[in-house]
Amino acid sequence: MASPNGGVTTYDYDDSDSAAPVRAQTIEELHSLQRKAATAIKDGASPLQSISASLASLAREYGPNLVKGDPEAKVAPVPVKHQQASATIASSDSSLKFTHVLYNLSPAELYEQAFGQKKSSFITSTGALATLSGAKTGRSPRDKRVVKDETTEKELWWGKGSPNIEMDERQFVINRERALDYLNSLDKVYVNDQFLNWDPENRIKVRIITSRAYHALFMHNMCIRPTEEELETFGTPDFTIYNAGEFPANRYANYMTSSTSINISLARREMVILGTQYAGEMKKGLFGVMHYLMPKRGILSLHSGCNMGKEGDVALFFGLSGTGKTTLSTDHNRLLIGDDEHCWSDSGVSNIEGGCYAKCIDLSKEKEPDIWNAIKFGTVLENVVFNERTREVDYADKSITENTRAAYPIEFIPNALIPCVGPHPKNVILLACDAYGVLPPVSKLNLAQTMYHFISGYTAIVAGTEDGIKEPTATFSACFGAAFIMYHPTKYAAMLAEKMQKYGATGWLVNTGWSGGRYGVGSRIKLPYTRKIIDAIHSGELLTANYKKTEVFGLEIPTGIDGVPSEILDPVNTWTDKGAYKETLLKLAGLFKNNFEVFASYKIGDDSSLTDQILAAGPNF
Ligand SMILES: Nc1ncnc2c1ncn2[C@@H]1O[C@H](COP(=O)(O)OP(=O)(O)OP(=O)(O)O)[C@@H](O)[C@H]1O
Ligand SMILES: O=C([O-])CC(=O)C(=O)O
Ligand SMILES: [Ca+2]
Ligand SMILES: [Mn+2]
Repeated sequence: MASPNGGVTTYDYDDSDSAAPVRAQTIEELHSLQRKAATAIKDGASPLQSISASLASLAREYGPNLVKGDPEAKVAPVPVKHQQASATIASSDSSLKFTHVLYNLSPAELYEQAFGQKKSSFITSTGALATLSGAKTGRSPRDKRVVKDETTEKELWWGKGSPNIEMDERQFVINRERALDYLNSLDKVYVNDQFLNWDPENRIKVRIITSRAYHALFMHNMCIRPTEEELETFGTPDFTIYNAGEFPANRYANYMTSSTSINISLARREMVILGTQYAGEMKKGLFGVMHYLMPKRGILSLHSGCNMGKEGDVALFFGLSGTGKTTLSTDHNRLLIGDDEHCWSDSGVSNIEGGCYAKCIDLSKEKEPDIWNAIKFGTVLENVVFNERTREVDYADKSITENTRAAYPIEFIPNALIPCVGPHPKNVILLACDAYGVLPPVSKLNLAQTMYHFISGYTAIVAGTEDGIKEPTATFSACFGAAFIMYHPTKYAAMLAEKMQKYGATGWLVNTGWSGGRYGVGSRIKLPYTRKIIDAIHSGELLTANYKKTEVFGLEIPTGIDGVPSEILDPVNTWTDKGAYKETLLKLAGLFKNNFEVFASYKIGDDSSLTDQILAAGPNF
């Protein structure tokens, strides 16, 4: 190498000398170069005053001092200006303290928050956030209470069979105070302002306040995400969730029967969560609120999945937990409108949510490719087990729970329809996972039968895997969602009948459960067969098929479907012990009958002949 400085050879050890040196004098300066300022939410739209009002104790004068951003960022806090308060006098210790508000953070920010917060948050090999929901891995319906006041006493469904367990306004406020004192005692809280319902005329604004970053990411995924402009004009929320799930309820307080408490006040438009970190509590709590608000506007709220064919044919998939709403509405050949919660108004269907919540036990890429591929950066994976080193998830592992879940924004499904709205449904598919193995894989229903099975809301899943074979247990949950409805089931049933009649939808009953014998003897119907059955419903093939009627349940079953072995269409063929089949069939029919007795004295809508037909549409034996 030629030497410019008189015979002394210099060697290039630095292989990056073509690049200019970094323009930083200190490591802090270098770090600050890394992050470019985001467009700040305009000052006038600062939500701090509104959030402080949300977090205000009802016993003290005004809301807590809040400051935006992470405490780690060490920005000097500026107190929120309260109109009522004189700025210099602190009336309580709590008013001297600052709580940092992390407002509508992005998924990346929430990942970092989650890692810092809990030892249980990890990034999986596909980029999802794996986390634990703590001691509760499912909802706690027996701990959900609704304030009974003069209005709700008259309006809501109370008493036997109802999901609404009462509490009074005072105890609600006491629990609210407990949650607020907990949240305000923290250094930081997460606040999300988001929407429910893609129907622009019936959109609801929700605020979620929580102590866990994972909860904020879960709701970011599950609710509709506002644009920056929508956030600037968000204003006052229509409904607020206070999630203090890390902190227990006070068992000595009135009405409290455990340290878990989910409290809803429809008058205050608030929900308070204590003593459970299961995130589904927030999602389904809001669903309950929609079941209250929407029917008042003539809109039917539905525990159903929904998708649409290329020709605009919409199908609803009703069913209890684990029956296949998410699995079957996520269909590569159709547009996904939503997997769990919808509204049916006079202008068509709309998804309530902005995301999906899939069961992922035994998930496989082959059987459910779209859900598999949706588990990537931004997705929350709850209670799954993964390899410590490779961070590959073992979806077959039930060590933590059988109810492992993935929560992802709906646009993670490639053929999601955005905005998530569609025309009136053509097919209404009722899913039941019949672990008794006696319901046919598919039956065509008349309107009365559709209503009978909708009100019954049957499934029989066998959850237990630990101690060998377990008995199937029948669950009847009115409207396939008794845990979420607010009014008497007949109100929703009448609305469904009216809409199905008005818009000419056909009802179907699809058994996604057992075939060839009950649980322990037979096996679950293969998902590819169920998909073929669903395809035949969508295509219209099944409307013109040949049918025969089953004994006892009186169901119309097709004699053949493309791609499905004909012998499985009538369950009796698949049982080797015909005596056991008949016995099991009658047993299930008896359970249906017992369950329906409470509805026998109710009128469904104004059409009394339809009520009579519904009563007669059950099993006959
Ligand atoms: N034949 C079948 N049809 C549908 N699902 C099946 C079938 N066989 C097995 N499965 C499995 O059953 C589960 C159905 O769960 P899915 O998430 O669809 O429930 P869901 O109805 O959406 O319940 P939730 O309301 O709790 O979210 C999935 O794990 C799916 O893989
Ligand atoms: O709410 C949950 O935990 C999951 C769900 O969708 C249901 O149970 O219907
Ligand atoms: Ca689901
Ligand atoms: Mn559900």
